[in-house]
Amino acid sequence: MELGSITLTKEQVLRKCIAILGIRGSGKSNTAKVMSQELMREGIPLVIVDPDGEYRDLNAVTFDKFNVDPEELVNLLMIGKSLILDVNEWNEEVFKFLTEFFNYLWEVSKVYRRDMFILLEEAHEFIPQGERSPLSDVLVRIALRGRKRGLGMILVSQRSAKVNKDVLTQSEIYFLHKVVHPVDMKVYKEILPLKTKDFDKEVKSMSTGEAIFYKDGEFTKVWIRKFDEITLPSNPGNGQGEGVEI
Ligand SMILES: Nc1ncnc2c1ncn2[C@@H]1O[C@H](COP(=O)(O)OP(=O)(O)OP(=O)(O)O)[C@@H](O)[C@H]1O
Repeated sequence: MELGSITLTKEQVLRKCIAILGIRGSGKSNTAKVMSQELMREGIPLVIVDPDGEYRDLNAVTFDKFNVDPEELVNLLMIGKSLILDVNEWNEEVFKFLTEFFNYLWEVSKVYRRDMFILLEEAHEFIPQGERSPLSDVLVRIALRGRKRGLGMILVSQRSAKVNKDVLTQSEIYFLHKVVHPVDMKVYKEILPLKTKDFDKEVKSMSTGEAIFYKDGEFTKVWIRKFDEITLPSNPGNGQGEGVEI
């Protein structure tokens, strides 16, 4: 999966929890979209919970009405179709639908264990720190225990301090885009094991598309290509990428 200055293999990301953080306009959604597209190219379906309609240009089946049977949508995922749940209109019906959908996905995954990803855009809305709901309960369970069932999660948020701490601190891969506020900077410092002297300055001065990539105790600065710009041909199937190029 070629994402820009960094290349990851499918095996490096599958079944992991990946956090993409940063202020508005820092390039988070772009990073998430590039990654989603690459996963789809590799035959890994995603279900994208998209409150802002930002993912519609991905090749996925979009739903914005939720008078549908959640089981039917889970079945689509199980046969490899990616889904966008456009939850722009947030109400009881949507909440109920998402809760049923993810609970059913959790149950079905126990049997089928198909590799897939759940992408939560504005993750703090769905798994907030310090608040519980039937929806956040199932999503937190998926994030923390989904690995054995093939389930990975991608969290995107501009409010890192407001995302469920257990999930955020137990994520395995991070893309930390620009932040400026001390509250967000504090979260980054909790995530990263060691900081350089000029850490704050470096994080504040990152441009759109730049991020600190952190995985397995090592971090490095990367840039992510713009979504849908010309990329090297992907190589679906063999999954033998070059590893992390840093
Ligand atoms: N890697 C990149 N290279 C060039 N332009 C980029 C890159 N990433 C994002 N952009 C552009 O910057 C703008 C903001 O990007 P994006 O929507 O991804 O930011 P964001 O952090 O998700 O912001 P928001 O929280 O408002 O959704 C967009 O116009 C996008 O096309």
